[in-house]
Amino acid sequence: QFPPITNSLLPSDAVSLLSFKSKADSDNKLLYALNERFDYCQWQGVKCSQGRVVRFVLQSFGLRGTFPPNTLTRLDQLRVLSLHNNSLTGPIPDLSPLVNLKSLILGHNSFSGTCPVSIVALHRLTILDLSYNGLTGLIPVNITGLDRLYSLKLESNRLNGTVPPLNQSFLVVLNVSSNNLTGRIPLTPTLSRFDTSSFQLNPNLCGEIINKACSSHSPFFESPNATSPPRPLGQNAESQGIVVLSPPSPPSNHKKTGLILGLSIGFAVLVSSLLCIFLMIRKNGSERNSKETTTASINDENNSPEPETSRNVGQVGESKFQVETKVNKVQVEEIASQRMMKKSGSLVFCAGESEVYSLEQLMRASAELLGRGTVGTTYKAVLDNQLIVTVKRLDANKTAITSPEAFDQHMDAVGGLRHPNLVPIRAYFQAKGERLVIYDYQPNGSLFNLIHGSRSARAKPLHWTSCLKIAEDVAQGLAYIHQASWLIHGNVKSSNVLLGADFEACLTDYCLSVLADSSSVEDPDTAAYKAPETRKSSRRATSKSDVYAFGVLLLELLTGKHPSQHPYLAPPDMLEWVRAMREDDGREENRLGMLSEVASVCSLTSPEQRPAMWQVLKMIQEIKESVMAEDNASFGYS
Ligand SMILES: Nc1ncnc2c1ncn2[C@@H]1O[C@H](COP(=O)(O)OP(=O)(O)OP(=O)(O)O)[C@@H](O)[C@H]1O
Repeated sequence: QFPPITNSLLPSDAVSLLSFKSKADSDNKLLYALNERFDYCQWQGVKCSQGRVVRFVLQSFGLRGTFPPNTLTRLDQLRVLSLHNNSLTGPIPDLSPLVNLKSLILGHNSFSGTCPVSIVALHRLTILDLSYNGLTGLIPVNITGLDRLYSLKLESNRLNGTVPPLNQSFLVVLNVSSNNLTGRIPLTPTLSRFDTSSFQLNPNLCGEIINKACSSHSPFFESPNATSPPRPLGQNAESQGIVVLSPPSPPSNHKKTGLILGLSIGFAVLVSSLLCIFLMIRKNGSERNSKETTTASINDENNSPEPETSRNVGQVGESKFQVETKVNKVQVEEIASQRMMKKSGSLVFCAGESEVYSLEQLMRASAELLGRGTVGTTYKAVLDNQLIVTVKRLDANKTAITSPEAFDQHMDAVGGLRHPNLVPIRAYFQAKGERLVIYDYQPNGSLFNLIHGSRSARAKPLHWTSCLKIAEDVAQGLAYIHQASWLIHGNVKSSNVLLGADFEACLTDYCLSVLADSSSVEDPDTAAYKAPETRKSSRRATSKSDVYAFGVLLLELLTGKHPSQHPYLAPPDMLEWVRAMREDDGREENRLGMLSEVASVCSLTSPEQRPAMWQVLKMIQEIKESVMAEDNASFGYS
């Protein structure tokens, strides 16, 4: 007989279960009482082994409430967690401490928020069921690393983005139907085993697996007009972060200026937009009730069995044009213009963010020039409510190739990206050639500053562990962007890696270069990051050119040398050079070798030979794991 339990002696698993119940069981369906020390092992749904909870299965218990953080996740011996078919609401908490979990079944509830990224840390997972909830956001790309996964059920949520390239050999149950997934389903051997039923009711999915041709997503990806003469170089080379430049005109020494895009421009823009909106409303008023027919015809078009003849985007665009009837085209344009009427001239907040400031407040903000980049000028703006934001004012000439509709559509998609290693885009604005993108301000500067800034020319490169951490952060951010198969960063470089509040590395300026005429964005500071195949101005960047730029960035990190100073080296000589630039002790040799190898494969001349970003991420994480294992072992023996 165990003595009666007092609160302070409660076993920790009992505390976890009781704190879960306190929030998840508003109707008191679970009769949990603790009179004796191990009573909790007899509670409904609980199964223990050696006094620790290993199974917690509460299926169809009518639970109403939330799944509070730091409750069940303390049950670190848990193998099976099922809360299937209850009425739990709110977000799914961070599950990463449940490292022993094999089955996670949270389907048929009303969970909301994004699909939890923490699931990718659950390496032993074989069954994952999050189906029939209200989950939003992307399917975490690293889910591809769960190599024991046997069953993956994500159907009937509101997930968007693309289907990750799942290729786990054990995967035999897969259902992602009834979501908002988009793009081509990757043709991996594993995914090819599944048929349409695994993917149905995602109107924007396409690809061989579901027998539906993919059409081009937007005009951005059409080849730029190769015959147009290159534009004169604008303000470019001085833009490497540490130099604070003064605005172009009028010349001024004042650090703080009223935003160049000040009230007067803003006001003029607003008035002209309102006028434009008024005219468009009059023009379209009589045609408004054709909207339903239009949506139907767009869907019909998506379902048309048009064969995809080539992966060349320009050609895909053409064949799409051929199959579209004239009527459809007019209708598509009409929808776009109706959307534009609503958005033009107003600040559009992204990803459902609440409107914490107005356009007028932004225009009134005091601003400091941070620098001029390849596609625009960047300001730090302090709003009257003391909120600090970064405003990127895009160069109207350089982005003139992108129509207002295309800009709007693109920013809607890019502004929705949320990842700890991306600087979030909070809002955007366009009217009459004026285009602004508003980001969070990052007070800790850029990676460029960290590597080259205040350090003297003879300063040592960053410590090996910092290099690894930054490389992993950047790779995470890039792999996330590439998850949406049509998105690429397009401008990976050290001044576009900013340091967040915890000094985590965050990519910025992502997916903007595609808006600009590539012949107008030549910049000597950027040239060294450019993959060989994109150096001709007519060639668009691709995910593989991002991988190349990542390789260059990794070398910059390891050597402390700006890419313009990198010699051309064959892979075997690369390590020699990296080693020569550093003064590590012998212990670092092996680690350095592994990271240099990643840099080498990323910067291979042939894009086909470069790995995909998720593979690069995996390599870096494997290096990290092996280093940790090595360090643990040496601690054990010393
Ligand atoms: N959100 C931000 N918070 C703090 N600093 C930023 C932010 N965004 C950009 N910067 C800094 O502002 C400076 C100018 O940025 P900008 O993007 O205009 O130029 P760039 O990065 O040199 O070139 P590019 O346009 O090719 O990216 C850079 O030093 C950059 O590190």
